[in-house]
Amino acid sequence: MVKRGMLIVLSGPSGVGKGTVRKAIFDQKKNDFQYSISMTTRKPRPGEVDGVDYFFVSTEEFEKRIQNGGMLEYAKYVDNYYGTPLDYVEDTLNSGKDVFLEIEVNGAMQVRAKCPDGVFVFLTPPDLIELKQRLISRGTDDMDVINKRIAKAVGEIKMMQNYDYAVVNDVVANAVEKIKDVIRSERLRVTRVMPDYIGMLGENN
Ligand SMILES: Nc1nc2c(ncn2[C@@H]2O[C@H](COP(=O)(O)OP(=O)(O)O)[C@@H](O)[C@H]2O)c(=O)[nH]1
Ligand SMILES: Nc1ncnc2c1ncn2[C@@H]1O[C@H](COP(=O)(O)OP(=O)(O)O)[C@@H](O)[C@H]1O
Repeated sequence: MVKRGMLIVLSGPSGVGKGTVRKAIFDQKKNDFQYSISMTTRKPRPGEVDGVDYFFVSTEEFEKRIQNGGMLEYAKYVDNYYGTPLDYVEDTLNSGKDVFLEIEVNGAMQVRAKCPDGVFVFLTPPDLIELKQRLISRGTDDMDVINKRIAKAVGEIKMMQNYDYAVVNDVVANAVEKIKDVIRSERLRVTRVMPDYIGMLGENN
């Protein structure tokens, strides 16, 4: 039987650099985990491609999928739906490959409830001033949206205590290496490498 893959979840406040760090990880040639592309009702930003950055769908289509049980998790974030299509994650994990999700905190906690053996990593900014600066310099949102995202960030950062690992995104290359270190270590957990070992030994050994 194929050993089920590991689920890795990366969260963090908007603008901390999740997308940048995730892209840097997946731009590296040697990657042995798969990225799950999310679905959203948000409009594509310039340069974003349907089926690459997100699956861009209507609110009606998104809600239909929720009703059909087709989402591993979903959340409403600043007026739009975002969610993880269930099929891809299930099929990939069942084929023995590890899956990487980049999602916000409420969705991550839904995943935690369903997949407690997942690995939950929180990407955090050096400080809130730097976070706001990153949102402004990205230039994709107007000031109203930026202020909403910053207001949300304070609550999101408080959720960090529900994660297994915290990685400060000071320099992208450092954050990438730290996340890869986490994944490498997690793969060596006794319960992952030897899931049946304790049972094999029996209770008296
Ligand atoms: N729950 C959930 N959140 C997601 C998903 N995909 C993206 N997000 C999060 O939704 C938030 C807004 O995403 P987006 O509009 O692309 O903005 P950005 O990540 O700040 O560039 C971010 O915190 C994303 O990590 C998903 O499938 N599920
Ligand atoms: N370590 C970093 N140092 C400086 N700027 C960064 C860093 N990581 C990301 N950025 C910049 O911050 C902005 C937000 O990054 P992005 O990846 O879009 O964040 P998120 O996906 O978390 O919303 C972008 O302009 C990006 O180039």
